Amino acid sequence: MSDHLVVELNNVKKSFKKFTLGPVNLTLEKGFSLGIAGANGSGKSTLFRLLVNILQADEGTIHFFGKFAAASESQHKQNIGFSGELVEAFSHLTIKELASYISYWYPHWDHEKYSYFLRRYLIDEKEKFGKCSKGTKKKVEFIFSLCHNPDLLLLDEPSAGVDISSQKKMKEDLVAFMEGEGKCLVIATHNVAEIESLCDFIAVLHNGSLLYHDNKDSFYENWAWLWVDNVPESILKHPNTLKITHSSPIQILTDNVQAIENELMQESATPSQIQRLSIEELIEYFSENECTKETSE
Ligand SMILES: Nc1ncnc2c1ncn2[C@@H]1O[C@H](COP(=O)(O)OP(=O)(O)OP(=O)(O)O)[C@@H](O)[C@H]1O
Repeated sequence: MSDHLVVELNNVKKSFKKFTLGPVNLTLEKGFSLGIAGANGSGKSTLFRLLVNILQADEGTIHFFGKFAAASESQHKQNIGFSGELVEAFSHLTIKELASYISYWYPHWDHEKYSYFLRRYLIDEKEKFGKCSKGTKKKVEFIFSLCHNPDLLLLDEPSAGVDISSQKKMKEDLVAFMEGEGKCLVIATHNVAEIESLCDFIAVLHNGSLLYHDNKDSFYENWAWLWVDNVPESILKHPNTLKITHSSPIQILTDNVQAIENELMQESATPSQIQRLSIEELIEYFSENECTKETSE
């Protein structure tokens, strides 16, 4: 267990009747942000429920700030901001009552920040939480996650159903949060733009398995489509060839563009174009191919 790790999951596994998440191994260092992507039902919310202790793992361990999560729950929760479905159970309360209840548990609750965010996101605190629209509930949860000045934010689809203007504000507020010393963010999202603009690392879940986890810069550097006129035998068998389309021109998908370029050079071939992958394409690749190498028509 390293003390620079803010989040550390070791072999975390959770099984339901028809779905198993994990084993998941994942770490996040102080000062960094991680975006978790994946199709519907891939296990993102299950992972978050485990992180916030709504669910307990069948196997494996979760550490926050170097401490075993379950053993030091109230202590580390002071340092973590959550946004997911935690407030739902208190739907009968108004936003003001909820804020008063939540602030009681957090000595670092910043009431000025709370009032500022209410104005910024146009929230009427007299409204009952249960009667708020889906987007308003998301905004309220987002505000609650930030007001006790946590070092780690765990956000499960914070902008789902939120209007464009508020999404923009959320992004600005998360950028400002990450500018703070040593702050960390883990965000599950279908909004690729959030991963692009906010995250240092990307993780992709599919059918409960963590199929990809890497630095975003390394992804942009290494993953690409190479356009070629023909495919040498050695490329077909190359470990960094992930997919070959039989379109015109032929395209090779790789997770190591340099290795494939070198191999092509050995065969006296040069790609006519190298097109870096987008994060959408990365997610699509894992959702469609389950990490198997294949050739497609
Ligand atoms: N309490 C539960 N009991 C049984 N199955 C569950 C339970 N919670 C989640 N699941 C199953 O676990 C799988 C993963 O669900 P989860 O909500 O984690 O996916 P997700 O990636 O967050 O999906 P989405 O993008 O749609 O929010 C689904 O098949 C779901 O039916």
